[in-house]
Amino acid sequence: MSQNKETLLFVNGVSKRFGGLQALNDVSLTIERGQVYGLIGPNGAGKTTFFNVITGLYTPDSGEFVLGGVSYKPTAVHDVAKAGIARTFQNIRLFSDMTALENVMVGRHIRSRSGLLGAILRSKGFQQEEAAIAKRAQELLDYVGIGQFADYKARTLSYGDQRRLEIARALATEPKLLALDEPAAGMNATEKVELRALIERISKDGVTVLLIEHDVKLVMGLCNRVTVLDYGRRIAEGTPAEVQRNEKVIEAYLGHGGAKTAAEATAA
Ligand SMILES: Nc1ncnc2c1ncn2[C@@H]1O[C@H](COP(=O)(O)OP(=O)(O)OP(=O)(O)O)[C@@H](O)[C@H]1O
Repeated sequence: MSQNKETLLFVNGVSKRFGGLQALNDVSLTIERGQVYGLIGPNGAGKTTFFNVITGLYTPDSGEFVLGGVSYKPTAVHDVAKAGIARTFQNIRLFSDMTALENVMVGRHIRSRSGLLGAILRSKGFQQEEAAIAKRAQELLDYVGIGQFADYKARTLSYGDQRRLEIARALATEPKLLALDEPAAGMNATEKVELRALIERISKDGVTVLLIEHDVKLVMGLCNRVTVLDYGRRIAEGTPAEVQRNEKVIEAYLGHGGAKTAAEATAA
């Protein structure tokens, strides 16, 4: 594993154990700026654990982490977000009784200046900043295609739109890296086509994307490079076409899911 000036995320030798289970075993990965990078593997391979570690939700047992050339310690979610990584969750985590707009505004607050005291005192600076945050939040809702639902409570939105809202909230933190945990899960075919277009747009607009995804068509179509995990270890890395015909990858999926072809295997 190496880094150069184009490297956005450099993660070296990450391990994480839960009791007797080695969920991540010496996993390394390098993501270049501008890439859409895929993280795939059978169920239980360690993908979400890897996300949780790099975003500060789980403390790793070991590992080196560098974002944009600056070392960071992923020990607190807030600090990681400030460093420039934002994420969405496999099981959508929105404030369900808040409006779509308010949900995005929450994401934006990590970049606000007035802070808690300003909010309590409702100072002039705070009010001006709130108006700017609301404006930006509306722009982000428009950007992900749900601007018309700004005043709807999050829980009343369709599943696909809730996923878009999570992406808008993540983008509100102005991330360098957007980490999406199974964004297409539960989406129908039309929603998946729209999601793909949205991710392509986000990438084109300068945000690097890391993606956990089971939908092989989406991974093959979207990702520049892919890492494959199995039982917490990295078993392959390369272009989607390379990993799809990698024997270890096919074996890993056969062992878990009984897939018969490489395409089926990586779709498992
Ligand atoms: N908080 C935890 N405590 C104990 N074990 C955990 C915890 N989180 C994950 N694990 C275990 O670590 C292993 C890796 O899980 P993880 O969720 O990272 O896999 P995954 O590749 O994301 O799987 P899936 O595709 O099913 O979401 C699994 O065996 C899981 O049961």
